[in-house]
Amino acid sequence: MMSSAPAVRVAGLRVDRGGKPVLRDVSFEAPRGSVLGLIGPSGCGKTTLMRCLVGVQIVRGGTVTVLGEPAGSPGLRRRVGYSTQTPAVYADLSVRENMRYFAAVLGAPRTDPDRVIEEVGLGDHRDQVVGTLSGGQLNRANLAAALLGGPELLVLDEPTVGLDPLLREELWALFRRLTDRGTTLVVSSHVMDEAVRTDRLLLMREGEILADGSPSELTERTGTADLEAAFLRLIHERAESPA
Ligand SMILES: Nc1ncnc2c1ncn2[C@@H]1O[C@H](COP(=O)(O)OP(=O)(O)OP(=O)(O)O)[C@@H](O)[C@H]1O
Repeated sequence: MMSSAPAVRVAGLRVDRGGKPVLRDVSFEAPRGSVLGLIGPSGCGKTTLMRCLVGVQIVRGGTVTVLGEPAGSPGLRRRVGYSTQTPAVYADLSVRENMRYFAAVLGAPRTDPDRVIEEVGLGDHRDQVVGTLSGGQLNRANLAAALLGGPELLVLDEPTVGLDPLLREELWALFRRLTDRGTTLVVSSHVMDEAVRTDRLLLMREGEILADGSPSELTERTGTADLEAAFLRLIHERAESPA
């Protein structure tokens, strides 16, 4: 049903936080079965935008439609997975106990805890107490919780922070398996070398989208050799001709 409709459609979104505008008239779409990257410097509004997608952010204006429903609708609860920068898993429970707990809360299948633990490569640590995991392992435990129930949209805030290149590679392979199954991912990062792996990128700065396109479109459009240079070119262009 409606499989050709975008997984996410945001139009004219405006958000204030602490009395200041942090998202200013943001509009974009994320096609189903793709990885959309949110890239931009710290404080540009990535987390705020993700909070809007999962429906936990008070918005000042605009619309956010997720899988055909307004963001935050009760019907979306099990269809959208969210992994925050701050781990949601309990430090005093093992990885498996955490997954069993969250699976029960979500009403996910009984086989899901073991499935997601394997998917994030934590099979050897399933009985380890979360408080004793390394930073990268903790990150993956948090991601595993977001995979419970097999959500159609996964919103992941900086999922690869603290991971070595090999684990990062494995995680991106997992993301690709998920998109191959039709899952849509929205992934934030402030490192440009991750950006090149996405299908589509939103380059953000100060609550605005500077550019929206595939990595190759963005480098072609700006006549630059890589995304870092493209981003800088776009910032300079904006400074020379402010809207
Ligand atoms: N609760 C809050 N009250 C006031 N201002 C806030 C609040 N939360 C965020 N902000 C401000 O909103 C802006 C956007 O923050 P946001 O967390 O969305 O940025 P970000 O791009 O995700 O940053 P990072 O990459 O550092 O996580 C920042 O200027 C931040 O200081």
